[in-house]
Amino acid sequence: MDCNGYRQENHDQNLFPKPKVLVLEPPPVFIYHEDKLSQKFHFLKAWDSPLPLDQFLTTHAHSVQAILSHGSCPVTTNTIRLLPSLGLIVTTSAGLDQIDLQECRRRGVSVAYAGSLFSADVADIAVGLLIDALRKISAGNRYVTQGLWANNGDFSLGSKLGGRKVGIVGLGSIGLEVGKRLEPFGCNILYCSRNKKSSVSYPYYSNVCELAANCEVLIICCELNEQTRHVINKEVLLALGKKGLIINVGRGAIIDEQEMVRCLMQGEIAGAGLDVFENEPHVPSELISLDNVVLSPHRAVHTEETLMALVDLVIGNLEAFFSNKPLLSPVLLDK
Ligand SMILES: O=CC(=O)O
Repeated sequence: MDCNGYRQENHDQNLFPKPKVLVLEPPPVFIYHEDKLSQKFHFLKAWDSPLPLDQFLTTHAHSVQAILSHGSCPVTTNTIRLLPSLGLIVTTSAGLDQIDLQECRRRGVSVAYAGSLFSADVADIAVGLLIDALRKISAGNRYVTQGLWANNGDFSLGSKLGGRKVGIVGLGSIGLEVGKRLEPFGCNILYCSRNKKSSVSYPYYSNVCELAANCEVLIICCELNEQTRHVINKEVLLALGKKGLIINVGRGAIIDEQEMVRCLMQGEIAGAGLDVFENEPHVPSELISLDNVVLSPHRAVHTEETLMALVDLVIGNLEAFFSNKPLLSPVLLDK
């Protein structure tokens, strides 16, 4: 052993090698907290390898029991099939649309996720985007920084938040947090969800088009799945109407993006606040040039504080799996 204890540490690692965890693409929690994660696990970095993905997976096929994944990184049938020892996928995301859950169910692969860890942060951004779109904060910032104020330009009036009828699409943990924040502003909350919730007295609509016709703002908080893909279509946008605003903190593909761009350009709806897009990180160029649209780079979920909590959750789930204990935040896969 040298004075740094190097050989001893190496020796211990040979006796008790760290469990191997595959990372296809690094999630933000990995980028910010790699040191902490690497104290416990040996990460196989697929994105860092010169090998094509399939070859990388085949090379490590028998040693990979767990994958660390995130919301923008697909875990496909092919990936799962190339890993016969796989027993767990830990995603750092609340959304599960990138993971082939059917194949996980078929293979008996467990899945752990972020659950409601980010709900408050996402709700904050939804409200922030709404206030920005109504009161034109970003547009006002451009007006000042581009020197238009000093040149006696004209800056149009914004609209009031209080008293507004806000329709929440998806009253899960994020939607509930949005409602909780907007009530004290004096907004009237309505919602559409798979089921009516007994915990709230907000008016319920089973049909999203009817909800849109009865509110002035739609805030998309639901998950993306086969039923919700493009559920916000032309009919819904037209029902929302020329004074209507759309806020999206769910997933880009819940809205028919092309149709939304057309409605925004033709004044069929008044504006939008968007944290998510259909083809991230690509944002339709038309949206970039519109002054009535506020854009955010799919960051609603991430604050320093929640990333700190997330790293502990990821470690806890991986440790539970490798020691045959119950996962901390399992996804319940139907049988
Ligand atoms: O978008 C991020 C997530 O689903 O957690």
